[in-house]
Amino acid sequence: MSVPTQQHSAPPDAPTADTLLATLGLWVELGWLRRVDAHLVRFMARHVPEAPASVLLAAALASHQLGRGHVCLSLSRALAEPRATLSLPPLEQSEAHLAEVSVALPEAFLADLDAGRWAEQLAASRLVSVLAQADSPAGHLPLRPLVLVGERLYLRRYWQAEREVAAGLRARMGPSEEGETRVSDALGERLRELFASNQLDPHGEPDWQKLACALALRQRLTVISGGPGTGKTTTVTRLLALLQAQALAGGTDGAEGELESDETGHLHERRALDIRLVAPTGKAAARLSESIRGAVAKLEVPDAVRAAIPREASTVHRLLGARPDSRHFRHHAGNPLALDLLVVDEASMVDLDLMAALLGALPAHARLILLGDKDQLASVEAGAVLGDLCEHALPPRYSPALCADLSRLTGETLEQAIAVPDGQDLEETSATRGRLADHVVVLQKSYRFSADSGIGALARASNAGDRQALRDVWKAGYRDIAWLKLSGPEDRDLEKLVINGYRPALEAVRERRPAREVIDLLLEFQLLCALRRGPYGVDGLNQRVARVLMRRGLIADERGWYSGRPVMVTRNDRALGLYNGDVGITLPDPAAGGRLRVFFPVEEEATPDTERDGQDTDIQRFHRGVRAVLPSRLEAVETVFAMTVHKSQGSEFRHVLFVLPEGANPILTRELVYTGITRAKSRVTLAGTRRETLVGAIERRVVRASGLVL
Ligand SMILES: Nc1ncnc2c1ncn2[C@@H]1O[C@H](COP(=O)(O)OP(=O)(O)OP(=O)(O)O)[C@@H](O)[C@H]1O
Repeated sequence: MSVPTQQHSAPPDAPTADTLLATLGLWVELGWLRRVDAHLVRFMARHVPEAPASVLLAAALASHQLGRGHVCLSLSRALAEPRATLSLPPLEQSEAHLAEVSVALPEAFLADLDAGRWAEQLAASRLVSVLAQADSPAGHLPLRPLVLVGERLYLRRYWQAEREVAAGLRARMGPSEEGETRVSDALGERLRELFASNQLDPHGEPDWQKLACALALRQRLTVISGGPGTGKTTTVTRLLALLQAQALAGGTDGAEGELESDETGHLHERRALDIRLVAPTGKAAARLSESIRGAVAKLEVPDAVRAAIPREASTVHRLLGARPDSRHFRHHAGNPLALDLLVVDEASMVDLDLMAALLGALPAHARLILLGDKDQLASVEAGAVLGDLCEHALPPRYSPALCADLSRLTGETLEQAIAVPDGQDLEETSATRGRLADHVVVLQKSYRFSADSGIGALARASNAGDRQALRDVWKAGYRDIAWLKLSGPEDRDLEKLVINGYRPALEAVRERRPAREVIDLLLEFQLLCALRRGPYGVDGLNQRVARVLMRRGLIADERGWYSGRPVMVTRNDRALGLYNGDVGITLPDPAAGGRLRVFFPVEEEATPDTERDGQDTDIQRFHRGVRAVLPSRLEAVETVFAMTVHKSQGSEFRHVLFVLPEGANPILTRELVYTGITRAKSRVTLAGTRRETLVGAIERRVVRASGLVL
């Protein structure tokens, strides 16, 4: 095989397209590029044979960035760090290693190019359509596979999705077709009553939950970001109560007394708003259902209002009507969803494509509330919509008109400092961004992690990327956080923690306890890893944990299907209604003569045990709140004693054991550390060979390339 040699400096003659295509093949073999990226470029080269190497390289890299979450390729970033555009494992980046593999690197094809010249070459190609800016009109844009917007290169489908998301959000930021609606003073009064139980902040901070609610009453798009336990669900539940009370009173601001006297079941049904709650994964939907139920129970509102608040969340895919074997949904602009208000929880996990589909299917009048944590890892697929929307959210900068209205509704005095003069904006943000700022609110006070919580302190220090704060947290002697120094991947203390962590669930398996109980016990503990490969990665640790658990007699086998094997679905299976990230457990099914089945939790409203007692058979009790799937029908699953932090998004566990890899790694970032730590509800143990790895990680940030402009 002829191998293009390594070129660290500019070659005398520009490399040809053929050289590039050969090199792409080698990059694929080395695992630096995905097969699909190379295929795409070969296809383009066949159709446009005159395309130069620089254009084909840009196409390969733009495609490759999608697999790493970026929506597009930034030409200037690629020129500044060409090697970072490929998936070069850190250990393979040394000059010695690169010399050994003897393969051309991206810079060999970029010599003598700057962003301007590269853009010119792209613009001259029949493969590329050119747009001056993201929001330039695109009416007559030729149908070409790549789109260049300024210095960002997109595969057309993703450019289209980004444009649709921007248009969908922008449309919701203006007044609706019925015109601007002013929230009445009466509704403001009810808002204040509903939040009256919130304690005043000792430092004089306004009640941001109340302000978030007021913001969402005024408009059709509201983004509420906040870390764990900051009251996102509480706030949105109160918002739903206010809106339903208003709707049930006939859309007027009738007082609650009128509502009572007006109460005829039929009328209420007719007038209540159609509200839907969704989350990106089944697990996140189940968690949202549970916390909405908790928040509804705490509401002090008339029964009719309480009854009109949904308690069941579904997945975004289910809401949109995912169809087996199709990327297209049943609901879209031509067949919109029938709803008045949509709450999307864990919105940071919604990728660009799905957000475009969701916005497309939403009727124009509907309100959209996006809830999530802007500091968490973004979606696995390309895009970081929530992050992009919240990029300038802190400190809050609302327009004076909004500040005045919020004060009227909430009674809070908003410091003039947070207001942006009407029509103007702060230096770095455009006037249009000022408009977006009026739709975003960040809740910062956590009610889950009290001031003496180590998890809260650790999460804050990590999120701030503050090395000294991190040191102080370890020194402060919190009881709910621990550092486990690992002697190596076979560390005995690590084994002990894992055995103790999984013992309750596996003993419940042995005792043939109902499947749902076992699943709930499984959520008590989770081993999380930053990486997939390597001695501290998920693959290796899963095997090791299974071996150790078998040695202890907690499971009977460590390979294939065995009782007690927890599995995670790794690819959406629309036919089975299972989605990437769903977790189930393998158990002998009493309804199938004890043959193994995999049990997945189902989203269903809990019926109190008192109503069931004496009615259920043992088999019914075993199957309550779960559904059984034949192991042979599960095509893409993996054992999940260890789980990557990426896959743990949307889940929470009582105790998280978070294993860090050795040394620096580009995957190990602040967002990843923060997300891993905040999966823990009451205890987190961080494990690694060196604390410096953690410090290095929180100083590394992920910035996803995108061009979402609102
Ligand atoms: N203002 C408040 N005062 C006191 N307790 C509050 C307040 N807001 C929320 N809580 C309580 O804090 C807990 C977390 O609230 P909630 O579930 O609304 O937060 P969240 O941001 O949705 O959390 P997550 O999404 O991380 O589960 C709940 O027990 C809730 O009752």
